[in-house]
Amino acid sequence: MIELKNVTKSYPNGVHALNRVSLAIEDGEFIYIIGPTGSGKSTIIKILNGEEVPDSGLVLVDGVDVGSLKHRKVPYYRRNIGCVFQDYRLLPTLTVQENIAFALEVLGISKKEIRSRVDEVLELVDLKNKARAYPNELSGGQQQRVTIGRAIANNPKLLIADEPTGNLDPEKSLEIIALLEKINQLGTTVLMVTHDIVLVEKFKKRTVTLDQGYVVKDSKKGGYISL
Ligand SMILES: Nc1ncnc2c1ncn2[C@@H]1O[C@H](COP(=O)(O)OP(=O)(O)OP(=O)(O)O)[C@@H](O)[C@H]1O
Repeated sequence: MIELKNVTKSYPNGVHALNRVSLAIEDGEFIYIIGPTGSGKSTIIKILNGEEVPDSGLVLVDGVDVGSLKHRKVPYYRRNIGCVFQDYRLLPTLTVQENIAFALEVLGISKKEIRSRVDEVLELVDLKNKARAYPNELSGGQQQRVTIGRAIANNPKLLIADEPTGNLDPEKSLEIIALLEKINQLGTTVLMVTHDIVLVEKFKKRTVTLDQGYVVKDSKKGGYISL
């Protein structure tokens, strides 16, 4: 489903963020991307969601050649990808259910369909009792669960999470991984960038390690190398 072949990316300041990165990710996989700061993890995510374009190499997501997508086609392409970040990026003036509904409204989905999907999502992320709360009335873990709900509301095939537990304590982090696992079991491919080696060790998944823009390890059974 996702294929990176010899992907190279440098930024205008001359930094080589990715060097001949090749990676194949099957439908339904759960994969961690780890590595020291500046190793290129976020650059991979930005290339996958069409925010950055590789200098060379091929990036295929579900048959779409992402590197040569026309600018105006990027928003349509992104409909198949849910994104979650370390900072929750919820709209502060909308309630939990409105935040989730908003992600569907912009796609032109009918009100009736939105209502039933929002209910399903609230159930999945276990926040039915907070449907009418505003983001600033929620804990960090709850806000991140709303963000995850919003990201999967449209049933994307791929969920990308960039340091989703970066602002959470260990207990809340476990809840978030458990939720991502549940979403993965429902068929969504999950790609998670993390610094949290404890989580990587505990919830063993395929783990790709980057260092200075190179893939230095791809461990199918989980585990990592310290760098
Ligand atoms: N927009 C940009 N312009 C110039 N250099 C950039 C830009 N974005 C990233 N870089 C550089 O590219 C390299 C890879 O950055 P990237 O953000 O992909 O790393 P990362 O592994 O996600 O790091 P972190 O763990 O700190 O988030 C770094 O050296 C970074 O300074």
